[in-house]
Amino acid sequence: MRVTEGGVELEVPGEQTEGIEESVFYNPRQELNRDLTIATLRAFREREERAESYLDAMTASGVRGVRAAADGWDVTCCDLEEDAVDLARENLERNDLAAEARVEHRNVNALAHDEAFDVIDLDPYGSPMPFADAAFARCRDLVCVTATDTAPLCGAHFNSGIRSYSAVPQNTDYHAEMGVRTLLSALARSAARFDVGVDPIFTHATSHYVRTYLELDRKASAADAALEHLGYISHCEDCLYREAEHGLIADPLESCPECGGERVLVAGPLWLGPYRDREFVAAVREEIPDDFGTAKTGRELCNALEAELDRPTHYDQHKLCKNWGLPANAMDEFLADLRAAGHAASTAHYGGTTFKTDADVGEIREATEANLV
Ligand SMILES: C[S@@+](CC[C@H](N)C(=O)[O-])C[C@H]1O[C@@H](n2cnc3c(N)ncnc32)[C@H](O)[C@@H]1O
Ligand SMILES: [Zn+2]
Repeated sequence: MRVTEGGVELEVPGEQTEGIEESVFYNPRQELNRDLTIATLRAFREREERAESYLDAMTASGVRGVRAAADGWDVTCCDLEEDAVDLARENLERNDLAAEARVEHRNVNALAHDEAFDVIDLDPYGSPMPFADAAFARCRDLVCVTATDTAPLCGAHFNSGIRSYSAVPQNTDYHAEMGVRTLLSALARSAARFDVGVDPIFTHATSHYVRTYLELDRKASAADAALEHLGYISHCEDCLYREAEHGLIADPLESCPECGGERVLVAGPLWLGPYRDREFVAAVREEIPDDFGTAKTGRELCNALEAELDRPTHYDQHKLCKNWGLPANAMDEFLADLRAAGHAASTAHYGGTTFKTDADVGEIREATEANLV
């Protein structure tokens, strides 16, 4: 099947039909992820002019590498599978980019230990953690990571989450955010082993995957500073109260200070710090051209990320209202009530009913319930 994406033309496997295994992976639903990758690479190069080399670590059809090469990056595509390597080469040739990129038929863990790149893009099946050490070992500037194993990340597949991420994720009403913070915690700890500090400059959780871009600072002091963003969240399953505490030694709540209940879940170590740099998000939005297939959604996502408060968890308005036995009202009105009561409040990028505030669950109810009729 022939597709055009971001101005390049690619031969990719067709829609997967049941019973017929396509040998090379291509997911048209990840176009937003790839469009934002290109916009992020552009914004990053504006900021860090020396960044030139890009490793498309799991290239499959070559789509990311072809798009990055068309944008002037010095590209290396890598894949373990011979069919993928052949297709990536064909797709580079189809776009007259064979001279701008090389294709390696290798295990990327070996390649990334052998050679240093400015930017490494990990886009594996499921957890990226088996590739994190190799990426942080020598990468100079930016590590881009996709994780599609959202059930382990958010605590829905509890033991798998613990095994993959060396943390305890819990299944809460802010499950996608739990996934983001579990992933960032594990990546920050992996980087710290190489005396590398990570700064997540752009992160989003979108339809069953988490994507993050980590700017690197190759210094022990930067690794120490990154680890200071780690900590624990205690969460009351009864009233949805939650509390975050920084530090690597857990000091969990034994009962809920709001309702006195004892069904308190403790998650961590999680990344509790910001997961995007507002100025950088604005720069990424500026780099999304009108002819990207997902331009509108990408820009809306940047707007939401820019406006979002830096709080460790978001609330779901419908879940809260259901808990209180009250009907939900319009989000704008709900947030206006919170602000009128003196609290900071914003929407969150996780969905139309999600929001962030510095008010706790009792204060949220007090500020909004008069208009929940
Ligand atoms: C999800 S696909 C990548 C999709 C692609 N980046 C895109 O945007 O369409 C994962 C790819 O990783 C490759 N892969 C898995 N383990 C690998 C390894 N250790 N080294 C290199 N490639 C690997 C697989 O062969 C597969 O093609
Ligand atoms: Zn409670």
